[in-house]
This record gives sequence, structure tokens and C-alpha cells, in this order.
Amino acid sequence: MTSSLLSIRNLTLNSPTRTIVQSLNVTLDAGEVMAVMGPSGTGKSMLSRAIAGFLPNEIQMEGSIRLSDVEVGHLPLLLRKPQQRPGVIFQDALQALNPLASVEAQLALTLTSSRTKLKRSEQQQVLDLLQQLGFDNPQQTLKKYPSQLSGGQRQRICIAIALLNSTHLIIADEPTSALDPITEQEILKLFRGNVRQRNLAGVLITHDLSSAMQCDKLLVISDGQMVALGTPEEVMQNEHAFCQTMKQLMN
Ligand SMILES: Nc1ncnc2c1ncn2[C@@H]1O[C@H](COP(=O)(O)OP(=O)(O)OP(=O)(O)O)[C@@H](O)[C@H]1O
Repeated sequence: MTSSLLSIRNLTLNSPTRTIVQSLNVTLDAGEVMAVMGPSGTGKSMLSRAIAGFLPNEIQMEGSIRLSDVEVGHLPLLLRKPQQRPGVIFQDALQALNPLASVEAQLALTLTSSRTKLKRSEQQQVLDLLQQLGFDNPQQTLKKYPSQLSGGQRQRICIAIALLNSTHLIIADEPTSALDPITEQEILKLFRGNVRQRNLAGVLITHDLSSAMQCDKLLVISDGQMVALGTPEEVMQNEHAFCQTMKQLMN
């Protein structure tokens, strides 16, 4: 039997005062993208932080998170081997990028953590990736600084960094909330397309229903509890009020 790329068993996250996520069970295979939806404040970001290994100190984790069959749940990001670190794309690309480093420096540091210039052997890989992410002039893009890029371009650089960083899993936590609707759809399409094409697994936390409908799985969390998990079509059949509201919006 082949095991899933990501396997979460009985995950519970407790703050000192209350339970934030309770007894969550999810698996995700390579090539699959799972959307996570649910009302505000119900634990979606905390789930992504647990998977990525940067829970706040005051949050206690119970249960298991396995990446390619290795238990990583209790390992903070910095103690994980490179292949156990997911690529992470955050909401605010401007904050995620170093304002004082050029695009080339940020991509080179992603590849080596010690250089700010791309090696000749890395150049073509990076230029191809930037082109694939929709940059018309990748050479020129490498010279730019985050403040010289648009919001959508910055987020595409964050996707490039996550793709260069990750051999298994990419997590995107509301990556398009600061973007206009057309750029939003472009970015989400690039995210889904690249995850599938590279046979990674992707977790997309989103409030955008149309994008969630194009994912392979949809997980709905409400009050820290999993209320539905399945294909988006299956989730629309769920009786829970949040799923029924989604169904009405789709109709
Ligand atoms: N450092 C922390 N310590 C204790 N509780 C926290 C901490 N950070 C967040 N929380 C609480 O955890 C709960 C879940 O927060 P989380 O950010 O995961 O929600 P979310 O579903 O991602 O919300 P949104 O859709 O608004 O981004 C919230 O009630 C929040 O107040």
C-alpha cells in the first residue's frame, strides 16, 4: 500500500484557554491540491502553521503530522531537514519578501542560503520558472526589488520561492487576499497548475469559492472541527450550514 504524501491523524491544537483545532484527520496525495475553507477565526491558519512547523509557542499540539511517512508534527521548521520543510506562501507578499534584496538575491538565497547571486548552472532553471510564472522579461525581473513589482508580481515571486524550496508540499495561506479579482484568479491558477505539474501536494487556504471548486479536495473547518472533506462536489452535498451557503453561492 502506498502512503499519502501528507497524513494528519487526530490533530488537536490547544491554546492555554481553549481548543483551536480538534481531532482533525486528513490525507493528501502527490499531485493533489486541497482547499481549506471555513468561517473566520476557525483555525485554518493555525492548521497550516502546524503542518509547516511554526506554531506559536503557546499552542500545544497533539496527534500526528506525517510528510512522506516521516513524523514532523513536533518538529519546528528550523529543526526539519530541507525535504521536510513545505514551501509556504503568505497573504502579504510585501512582508514576506526582503525589501532590501533583489529578486535574484532572494531566489539565490532560497537555493543555497549563503549566496546572493545565481550560479550560471541555476540561471536557466530560474529564468524558465519566472517565464512560466508569467514574467515576460525574466532577466530584467531578476534585477528588480520588491517595491518595483506589482502586488501580483510579488506574489508570483513568492510562488517561485516556494516552488524552489519545496520538494513535497506547498501551503498557501490566503495568497491573493490583497489582489484584484483577475490577478487573484491568475495566481491561483498558477499555484494549482504548478503543484499538479510538479507532482507536489498543495494546501490552499482561501475564501474564494470558485478557486476552491477547482481543487481536488475541499476541507471545511468550523469552530476548529472538520465538518466536511471530499471533492468540492461532495462537500456541496453536506448538510452543514457553511456548506449549504457555499452551494447557494455557487448556484
Ligand atoms: N498566538 C495565539 N495564541 C492563542 N490563540 C491564537 C493565537 N493566534 C491565533 N489564535 C486564535 O486561534 C483561532 C484560530 O485562528 P486562525 O488564524 O487559525 O483562524 P482562521 O480560520 O485562519 O481565520 P481567518 O479566516 O480570519 O484568517 C482564533 O480564535 C485566534 O484568535
